[in-house]
Formats: sequence, C-alpha cells, structure tokens
Amino acid sequence: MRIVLVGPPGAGKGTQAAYLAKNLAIPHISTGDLFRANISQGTPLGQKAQEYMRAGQLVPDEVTIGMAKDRMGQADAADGFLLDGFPRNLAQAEALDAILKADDLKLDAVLDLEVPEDEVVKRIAGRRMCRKDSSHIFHAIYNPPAVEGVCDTCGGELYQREDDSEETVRRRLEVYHSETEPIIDYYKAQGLVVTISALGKVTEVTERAMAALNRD
Ligand SMILES: Nc1ncnc2c1ncn2[C@@H]1O[C@H](COP(=O)(O)OP(=O)(O)O)[C@@H](O)[C@H]1O
Repeated sequence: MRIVLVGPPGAGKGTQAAYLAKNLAIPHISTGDLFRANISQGTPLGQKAQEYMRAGQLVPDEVTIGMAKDRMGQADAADGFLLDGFPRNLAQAEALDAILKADDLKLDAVLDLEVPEDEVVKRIAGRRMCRKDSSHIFHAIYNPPAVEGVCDTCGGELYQREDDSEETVRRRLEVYHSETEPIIDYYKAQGLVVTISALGKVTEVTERAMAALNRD
C-alpha cells in the first residue's frame, strides 16, 4: 500500500505511523525524521533545513522533494510506504503524483488525523522524544515516563524538540492551515481521503486507522 498521513502537528502522526507501518509491513518515511537525522549528522542538507525548522516554517520544496524522492526510491519502499509529513503543500503533492506516475503507480489512501487545536497545543507542550527512536514519545499528561528524562521503552535519553516551544507550535499550526490543509481537498477530489479522529488511546486510534484502511 502507498499511504499518505496528514494532520496537524501533535495529531500523533509519528506515533501512529510507526504502528501502522509495522501492521502493514511497509516502511515509515518521515521527512521530519529525515531532516532531524541530517541535522544531527551535520550534513549540508541538515544545516539548510535547521533554520526553517527552528522558525516553524517549511523547508523549501527543492530540498524536501529531492530528499523524499531519494528515500521513496530505496529498495524497501518498492512495494509501498507510509508517508508522514510529506507532502506538506500543493507543490509537493503535485511532485509526488509526478514521481508515482513516472513508475505507473498511485496512492491507495490519504489518512487524515483530526484533532482539535487546543488539544494539539496541550499535547506538544508536554511532549518529550527519545533520542534513540523517534517513535518513542511521552507526554506529561497522557503517558509520562516512569523515570523523568528516560525512555521507558529503550532507556534512551528524552529531550524536547527545539521546535516544540509554544510560539513555534503556533507558527507550525498557522503553516498547517495555510499550506498543508489545502492538500486534503486536492486528495478529496481524487477520492483518496479517509478521515478519523485522533483522540483517545494510541491503540484505539491505530484500530480506527486500520479499519478506515479496510485492514482490520
Ligand atoms: N514535507 C516537508 N516540507 C517542508 N518542511 C518539512 C516537511 N516535513 C518536515 N518539515 C520540517 O520539519 C518540521 C518538523 O516536521 P515533523 O517532524 O513532521 O513534525 P510535526 O508534524 O509535528 O510538525 C516542520 O515544521 C518543517 O520545518
């Protein structure tokens, strides 16, 4: 299956993507994770991306599209993938269509995670991520780690993402509304969108998502 996951920052895309990718046996491709890996390795691409991410803005398309295309071209993605954080604007959605079309491929579904805005700000403010595995995510109010600063799952160090400050989150939400939301209509016109609520327990949302994709 070839799936795109959309939803505002804090909707739980990264968390759900990890479970869904495992259930569907396809790789989870997160442009945010790819950028963060480039930043921690100090690559030129990472240096370029960092200034935009810090500001809560989109990394320019010419950088992002090339990086996503390279990743989708790797062997493990030949039979499908779950895209998380890409496409994030109409130009990227059109580029993705062109990339797939060149190989006579199509998307199977666009899974839209819906969550109220005040919930998003609450979720992100208390969010801590694991340095070892970005799908290990803890929230002060939902699932605090047993030991502060330490990942329950693997013992890795927990940290707050640099772009998770309240001011940057508000900027990211604005960018989501103005740049990313229009791709939902673009995909609705192609009959690809399935919308589910991202509220509730992580396992409940995963079950809802699998049912919406007709894979329960
Ligand atoms: N497809 C993309 N296009 C442009 N910038 C991106 C893209 N994906 C990720 N980024 C950058 O990385 C940041 C973090 O993205 P991500 O990890 O997906 O987090 P979230 O969904 O919580 O905002 C974004 O705010 C943006 O700066």
